[in-house]
Order: sequence, then C-alpha cells, then structure tokens
Amino acid sequence: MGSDAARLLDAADFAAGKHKEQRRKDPEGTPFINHPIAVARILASEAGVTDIVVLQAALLHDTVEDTDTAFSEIEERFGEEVRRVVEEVTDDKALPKAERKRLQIERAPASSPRAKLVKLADKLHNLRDLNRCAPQGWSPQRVQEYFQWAARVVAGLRGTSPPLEAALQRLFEERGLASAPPGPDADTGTETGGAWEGRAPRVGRGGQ
Ligand SMILES: Nc1nc2c(ncn2[C@@H]2O[C@H](COP(=O)(O)OP(=O)(O)O)[C@@H](OP(=O)(O)OP(=O)(O)O)[C@H]2O)c(=O)[nH]1
Ligand SMILES: [Mn+2]
Repeated sequence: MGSDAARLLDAADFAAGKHKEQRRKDPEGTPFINHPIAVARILASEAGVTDIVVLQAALLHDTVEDTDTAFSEIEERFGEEVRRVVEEVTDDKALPKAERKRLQIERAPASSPRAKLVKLADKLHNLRDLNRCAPQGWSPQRVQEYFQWAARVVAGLRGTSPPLEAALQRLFEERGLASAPPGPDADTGTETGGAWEGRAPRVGRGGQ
C-alpha cells in the first residue's frame, strides 16, 4: 500500500498527468493542476484534515468531471473509499448546466462528511480565485451570481469544518450575502433574510 506520503504523491502525480493539457479560465492561463493542489492544501493546512482519503480525493476531485478519467480507474488505483468521495463531488456533465448547479444545492446536505470537506475547500478556493482575478469573459454580475450560488451550496455543507466555514462566511459577507450562522438552529433565524435578493428561499436543510 505504501506510506501516506506515497499515497498522496501518487494522487498528485495521477492528477497532474490527467490535467496536463488544461489551464484555468483566468487570463493568465494558470495550469489547472494548481486548483486541486490548492484544494488539498486548504484541507491539510486550514482545516487540519489528516485523513488521507480526503486529501487524495481533493487532489483527484476534478479528474473524472474534467478529463477522460473513469471512476473505475480511480477505484483500481486508489481504492473504493477514494472513488466514492470523488464520485460524490463529480457533476454529471451530460446534464444541462442549470440542472447541475441545482443538484449541487439539493445534494449538499446529504453528502458524506468526507465529500462535504472537499466541497467546502473547492468552493473556498474558487471564490478566492474569483476575488483574485475573474475568468476571461466573466462580468462582475456573473462573478456575483457565482458567489450567490456558492453560498446556497455551502449552506447545505455546514457543521463540517469551522475554519473553512468561517473563511467562506467572511467572503460571503464581503459580497453582502448574509446567511444564518452554523449550527442545528441555523434555519430558524429570520434576521438574516434577504440574502438572495428575492430569488429562491434558502434551501437544503430539510431533515438533515
Ligand atoms: N474561480 C475560478 N474558477 C475556475 C477557473 N478556471 C476554471 N474554473 C472552474 O470553473 C468552474 C465554475 O465555472 P462555471 O461556469 O460556474 O461552471 P462550469 O465550468 O461547470 O460550467 C469551477 O468548477 P468546479 O471546480 O467544478 O467547481 P464548481 O463549479 O462545482 O464550484 C471552477 O473550478 C478560474 O480561473 N477561476
Ligand atoms: Mn474543483
């Protein structure tokens, strides 16, 4: 099986090979692999995660969604637990974009704790990246809409990692997106209404 370090580097090497032709959407064309590495770093350094399955899944989280990688390949090389987390954080690109985005909001609350960690770190890195530099062709309104959508996904991931949720909360507040504080009573607060500018109501806590 090898050491934890070996397993982690195996995942980093696999992801680097799969993403080798891809660039991020920023005007600098940052190598895509910077993103999964940053997501794994956020989990290890900011969330204090030591679970190698989570860190491997973070490195691999966009391989199936964005390259020719099959889930079976992930399972054969990294095992069933890693495959399962990657599967939970992979959008079905065959679906229309609006449906994919809706499903992320709907499915967040019932995700496994491991998948919730990867999703929180993924959103945190994408939002920090948006603040740093918007992707080519994105208007300020599109950026703001991504923040609004991300806040709805993150609302369904609460109770998972206080440091990541606090970092995300600050980013949402900077954008004028208030939301209820973490915790079991998060859906009872009314003082923070209006975050969605009259769009849909907050979602995703039903019965979880
Ligand atoms: N902020 C930012 N995002 C970039 C950049 N380059 C690529 N992305 C990716 O773009 C996706 C968000 O763009 P959208 O237009 O909303 O989604 P889409 O790619 O699925 O169509 C994210 O994918 P994802 O990882 O699948 O996350 P998510 O859509 O599930 O949040 C993000 O990782 C960049 O330079 N900055
Ligand atoms: Mn990602």
